Amino acid sequence: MADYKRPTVSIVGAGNVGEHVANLIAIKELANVRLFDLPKKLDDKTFEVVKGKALDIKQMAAAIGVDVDIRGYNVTADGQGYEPLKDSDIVVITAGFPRRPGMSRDDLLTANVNIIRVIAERVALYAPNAVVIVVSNPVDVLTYAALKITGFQKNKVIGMAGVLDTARFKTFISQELKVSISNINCFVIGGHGDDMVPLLSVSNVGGTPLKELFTKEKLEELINRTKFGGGEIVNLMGTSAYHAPGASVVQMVEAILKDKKAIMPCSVYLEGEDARFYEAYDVCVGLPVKVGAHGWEEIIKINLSEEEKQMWQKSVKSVKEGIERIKELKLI
Ligand SMILES: NC(=O)C1=CN([C@@H]2O[C@H](COP(=O)(O)OP(=O)(O)OC[C@H]3O[C@@H](n4cnc5c(N)ncnc54)[C@H](O)[C@@H]3O)[C@@H](O)[C@H]2O)C=CC1
Ligand SMILES: O=C([O-])CC(=O)C(=O)O
Repeated sequence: MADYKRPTVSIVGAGNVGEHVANLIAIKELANVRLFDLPKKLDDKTFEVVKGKALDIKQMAAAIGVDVDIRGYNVTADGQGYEPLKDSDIVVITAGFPRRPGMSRDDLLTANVNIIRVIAERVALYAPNAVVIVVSNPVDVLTYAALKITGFQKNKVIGMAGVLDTARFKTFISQELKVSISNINCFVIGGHGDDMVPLLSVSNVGGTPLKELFTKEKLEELINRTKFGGGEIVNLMGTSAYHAPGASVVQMVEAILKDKKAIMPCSVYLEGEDARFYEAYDVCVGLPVKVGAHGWEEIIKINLSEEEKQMWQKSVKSVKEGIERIKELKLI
């Protein structure tokens, strides 16, 4: 087998989101991929599903004529088997429970933080130079947990949510106006929950502000559909989305591997440095940043309207409540 000298992206959690991230990285021939997951029990038998998925994706790569190496590794819940994380350029964390209908993302907090803790410790041990992309929910709080547990520089730990929320907002605008996605410019910032903040002050279609294109009521309807976009899919599928989340992660992976300096909304650690623009301290929350080889490299400062500032504060407060919860429970 050829030894492909490419960057390495490790994905911990080869479930719906993880396998779609691997699949897209392979299709785009961006990197070699290492997948990590627990063995699965079915009818009293144990299956090495992660190895099967890796082999399947590798054969897909052959079918479409791309050269990437994809490998799968069994790990245990107490953190054994993570040595192959070594030399990873990026580690994507998609391990943990997805929500079911009727649940909020915050309902996943205690179960998923316990999973993230073990993984983050192993990432720090075996891949100390990697950029970490956190996907597991509630993503802002778990990004904070991953940052604190790895002890990495703040720029190296990024939560994925804003790219997805923005893609959803663009989808609904594009459907309504019958206009190409490529003509729509917008950002959704704040925490990845019901309080996320679509930034109307900088959103436009081909240069025309959204507020001039829609009635107040219609705009409200599109914003609400975006805010509850994850829940809409959970109610349709019984589990959460993975195609758009997978593609959103790969946007970030590509920006890092190609040092694109791409501006995208991501969940990052704020310590009050740009309080004039985004007032927040000791919290991970979504805002536009420049993403390149070093992770997130710069905060993009946007003058929020008074209304946006209030929505931002509310969103930050709800993420902080989650952080306080895991601190009180001594889970980090
Ligand atoms: N940030 C965002 O915008 C999004 C976040 N998510 C979140 O991503 C996470 C994954 O979602 P799905 O892939 O749909 O779930 P899934 O259930 O299909 O996959 C999760 C995988 O994690 C694995 N896993 C569980 N515990 C583990 C451990 N201790 N060590 C290693 N692997 C472990 C499971 O075996 C499973 O294969 C969920 O928490 C979900 O809420 C999903 C979509 C978007
Ligand atoms: O809705 C969920 O639980 C998964 C997620 O974060 C999303 O799709 O936005």
